[in-house]
Amino acid sequence: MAVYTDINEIELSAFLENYEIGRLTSYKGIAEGVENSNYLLHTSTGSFILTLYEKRTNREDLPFFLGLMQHLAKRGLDCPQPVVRRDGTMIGELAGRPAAIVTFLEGMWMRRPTVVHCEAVGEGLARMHLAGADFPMQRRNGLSLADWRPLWNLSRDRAEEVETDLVAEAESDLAYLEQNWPAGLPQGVIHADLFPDNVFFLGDKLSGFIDFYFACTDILAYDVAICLNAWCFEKDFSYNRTKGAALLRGYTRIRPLSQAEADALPVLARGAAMRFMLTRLYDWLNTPEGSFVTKKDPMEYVRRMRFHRQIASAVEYGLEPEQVKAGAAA
Ligand SMILES: Nc1ncnc2c1ncn2[C@@H]1O[C@H](COP(=O)(O)OP(=O)(O)OP(=O)(O)O)[C@@H](O)[C@H]1O
Ligand SMILES: N[C@@H](CCO)C(=O)O
Repeated sequence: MAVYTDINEIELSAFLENYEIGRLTSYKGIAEGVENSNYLLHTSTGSFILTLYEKRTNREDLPFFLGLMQHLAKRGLDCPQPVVRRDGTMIGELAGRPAAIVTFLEGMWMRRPTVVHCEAVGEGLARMHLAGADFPMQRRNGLSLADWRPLWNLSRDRAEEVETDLVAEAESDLAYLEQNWPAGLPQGVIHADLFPDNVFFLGDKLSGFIDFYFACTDILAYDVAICLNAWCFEKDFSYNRTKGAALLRGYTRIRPLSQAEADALPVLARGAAMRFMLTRLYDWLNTPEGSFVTKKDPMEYVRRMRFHRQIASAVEYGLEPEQVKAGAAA
């Protein structure tokens, strides 16, 4: 579970005096997520999520994340909205951590996403990319190509505790990615972590996205590649082309891919698998036994890296030629 920082009722009630959300009636830690500490709050006016920002979320980035949620909500995208404090700011401090409150989003995430969910998430992602087009702030992706090798070097010496020959495998992929990473593709605001646990549904209808704490300015098609990794593989690590086709169909219905983006999809997907393998590997090797967080298995992404190595064209992910538009731009 992800509650790294404990809070008590006295400090929480004092913290809530900075907001106009009524009196605290109950609260509890949320046993999901791995990055930040989250609490569900019930007050006399409704339900809210309190987040205490932990190690990978820099305080300087919070105005970008929270400002983005405000911007997207204004453009009609369903996502939590930061609650503004009495002093007009959105970020406070609780238990020594930066902290913010956002509105509660109804719905639940899909443990077993179907083709219908994949199509809906593809469409939602494209809508997010369009809604983010006029967001005025920029944030460098702190987990992009240039960051992978330094992150890998932190785990390299112990990587083979996880898998024999992982050193040779990862280094060969890193070298490939460094030489082949695409330049000049359309960029914009990307979510960068749109896994099933960050997308809520009410039945088969998408009710919104959460967890914008990796959002940044990067290649839009890289976000699509992240989603193919996160949504379209089965538990046995096989790629489900029907799900991939649905996700790409949903996305391109709203924002067609250019030929250059389509051509880059295999290397982007390979890079996305590397990115999640690396953060998982680091956490796997460095999270103390017995801590209250469920570690995510890096091998799930080593298996995806192996799959992407065999892919020559986006058609193999399920992209149809008519979904690629000559001259399509950002
Ligand atoms: N606005 C919201 N409305 C309803 N539930 C929420 C909201 N924000 C977070 N949650 C709940 O808290 C859980 C963890 O939130 P979140 O995904 O932001 O945490 P995280 O630690 O950043 O996770 P991740 O591992 O995905 O990065 C979610 O799965 C969901 O159950
Ligand atoms: N979605 C990430 C965890 C949050 O960064 C993963 O599954 O590895």
